[in-house]
Amino acid sequence: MGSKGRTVMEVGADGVALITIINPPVNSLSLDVLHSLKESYDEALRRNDVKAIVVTGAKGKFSGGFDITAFGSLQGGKVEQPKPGYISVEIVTNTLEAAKKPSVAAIDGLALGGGLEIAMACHARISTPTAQLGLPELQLGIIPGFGGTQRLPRLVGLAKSLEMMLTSKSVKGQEACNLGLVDAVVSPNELISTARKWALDILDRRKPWVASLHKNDKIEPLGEAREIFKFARAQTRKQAPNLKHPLVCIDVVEEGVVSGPMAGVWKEAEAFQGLLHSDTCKALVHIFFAQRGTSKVPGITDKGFMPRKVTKVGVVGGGLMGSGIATSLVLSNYQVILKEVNEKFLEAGVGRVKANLQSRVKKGVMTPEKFEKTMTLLKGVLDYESFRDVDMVIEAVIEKISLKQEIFSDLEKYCPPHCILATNTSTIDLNLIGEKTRSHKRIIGAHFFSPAHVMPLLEIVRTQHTSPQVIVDLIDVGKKIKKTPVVVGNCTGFAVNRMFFPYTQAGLLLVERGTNVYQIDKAITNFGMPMGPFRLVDLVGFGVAIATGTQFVVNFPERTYKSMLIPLMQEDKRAGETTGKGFYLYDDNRKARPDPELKKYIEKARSISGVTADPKLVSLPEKNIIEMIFLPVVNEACRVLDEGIAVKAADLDIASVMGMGFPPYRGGLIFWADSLGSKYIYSRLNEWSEMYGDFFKPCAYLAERAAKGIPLGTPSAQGKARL
Ligand SMILES: C[C@H](O)CC(=O)SCCNC(=O)CCNC(=O)[C@H](O)C(C)(C)COP(=O)(O)OP(=O)(O)OC[C@H]1O[C@@H](n2cnc3c(N)ncnc32)[C@H](O)[C@@H]1OP(=O)(O)O
Repeated sequence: MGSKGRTVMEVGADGVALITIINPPVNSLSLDVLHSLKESYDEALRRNDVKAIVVTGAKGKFSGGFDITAFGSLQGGKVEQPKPGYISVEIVTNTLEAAKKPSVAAIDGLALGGGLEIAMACHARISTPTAQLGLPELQLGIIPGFGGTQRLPRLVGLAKSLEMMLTSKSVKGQEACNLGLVDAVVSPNELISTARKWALDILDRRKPWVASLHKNDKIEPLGEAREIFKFARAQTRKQAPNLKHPLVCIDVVEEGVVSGPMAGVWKEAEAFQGLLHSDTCKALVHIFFAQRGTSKVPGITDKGFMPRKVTKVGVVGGGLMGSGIATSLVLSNYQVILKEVNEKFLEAGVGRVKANLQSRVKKGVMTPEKFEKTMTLLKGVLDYESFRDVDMVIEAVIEKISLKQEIFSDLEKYCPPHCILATNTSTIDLNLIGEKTRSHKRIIGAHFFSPAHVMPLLEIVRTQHTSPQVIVDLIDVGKKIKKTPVVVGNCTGFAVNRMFFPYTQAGLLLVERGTNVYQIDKAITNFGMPMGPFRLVDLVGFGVAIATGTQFVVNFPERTYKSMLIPLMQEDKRAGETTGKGFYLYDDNRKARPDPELKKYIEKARSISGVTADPKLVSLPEKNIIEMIFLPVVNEACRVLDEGIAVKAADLDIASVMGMGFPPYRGGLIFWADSLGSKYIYSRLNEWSEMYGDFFKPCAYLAERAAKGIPLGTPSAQGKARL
């Protein structure tokens, strides 16, 4: 492997050595950078013309932390691992912090993870107001490993440091200064000169020479500290019951408080090594790269198309989805024309956008001035006259083909020829929607998830006609409104709804054969989903569930489990959370509790299906519940891959995490499935299909992978994209 990153050192006439970290795009700390940093320091300490040191990062970024691309080879033993403590003790503590010449970190842009840890080992820190400082390591399944668990508490106190590490949230320059994490905030063009002067001031004792690791004034007294640890552990157990590394982080911080900072640094080094090889870390690192990989679409984004500028967007329909989409857009400074059919609906739609924004003001994440300014970006209309200069339209009306066809004909008449015509349909074939137009090239799906201004996923649906330029444009808008765009092909349910359709179906099959509704939901939430299939149907509403179900019965009759349970309940005016009862009963605070009455509907549905309770399924262990619910989901995901609806398995991992709340620490659906193995999954599904029918029948892709022993996520030898 060639050299990955370096530092350069320049010694000024003032006697200050400026060490710059260079490793684009984020100046991450590869082993090469760290070795080079040590060499630069050694040289600076040796040279008589150097009095003090300033450390900074090239091109306005201090450092984005340890090089995440190196995790894989470290985990796989492909590169020699530095011995434990080499970086945190030898380099960071003994070379940087213990240096006989003072050093100051000059921070602009990012100082995250290892980046901030290097900065904290300097004797002072100067930052710009926009710099972002934080220790987000827990998001990757590890803990800070270059002394961060010890130095951050000593700079900002235990309570704040634990909060920063456990939530992985960074702070900006001014807040960092108020907390004591940085010593001064200056503008970018004064950054280096201020840092140089500061370093010389330390040398001359005009400013304090502080070794963060031995600072004692910010750490709370032991009694208080114990309370803080107790509280943090309780919170962590509650919020992330399946995760060990946050508790390890708390243990390591505590070790430093109880046994002294060097004991803490050593414990940190040991724990870091262990966690680096954990399944959680591997899964979360996979998610990190998979998320950044979704906007790299072979044959589309590698063809040199530049996204066109989109300024004004028309949104047709101000219902729940339309108003959520409009909210997302205005929040990112797009001008929005919201169209409704009459005054009453328009007022309601605009009102919903307003309420979405106001709730941000209430939470303190938006100022009242910004609220007023954002609202001016929204204009409500009743006709298409103002659509004459829009760059993009997103249609978000009810799922009725004839209505959508009519709207698209109108859009073709009013919108300029360059305008992108997007639909937010979640089920209808895009070719049908555009059937009455001659605009197939610019028709695309922009499938948002409810609530649209909150959920992070945007499914971008292309047909065989959609032009690459339009796809590139929508990916760009998606990123600007802070969504993760996943590009998929056109089919019933697209990627997310299609692969998760069997989620509810499997639940219904099990319940008709005797498994308890609430035990299923509990097993699935214990697995890490935000809610089980039945709580989810209640939330979505039975109307929508039946409508989507019908689509699947029509399109995939051979593998759709036909249960009457939901329609029977709906007949009795139990249609989910909005009606106060569904599979659960809801109180005024929307809190769900089990309903013993459910039995009678289940019995009725069972007799219609002609099945009886199966003793094995009545007392199904949690592990089996999880597999019987998720392996059919995996099976459908395999079909989605095989048909080329999704470009790559990692896209489905992201779609499952961001669209359905699949636990990211399991790496997403396919990554998790591969931890079980294609052979195992195939044999389980096969066994169940013999016992319970074709709903479980493993698809050809799965059969082939199992026979050859190939993981499900490995790309096919020859790409089988159908587009
Ligand atoms: C021992 C230590 O304690 C351990 C550590 O330091 S672990 C690392 C801690 N650091 C982090 O977790 C930061 C991770 N990175 C991020 O959160 C974000 O990338 C960021 C805030 C730095 C930048 O975000 P943004 O501007 O949206 O750009 P983003 O697309 O995410 O990243 C740009 C590129 O940098 C890469 N990158 C970002 N951080 C990286 C890192 N630490 N190592 C290697 N590559 C990194 C991304 O993969 C991406 O590459 P690509 O262009 O080839 O896809």
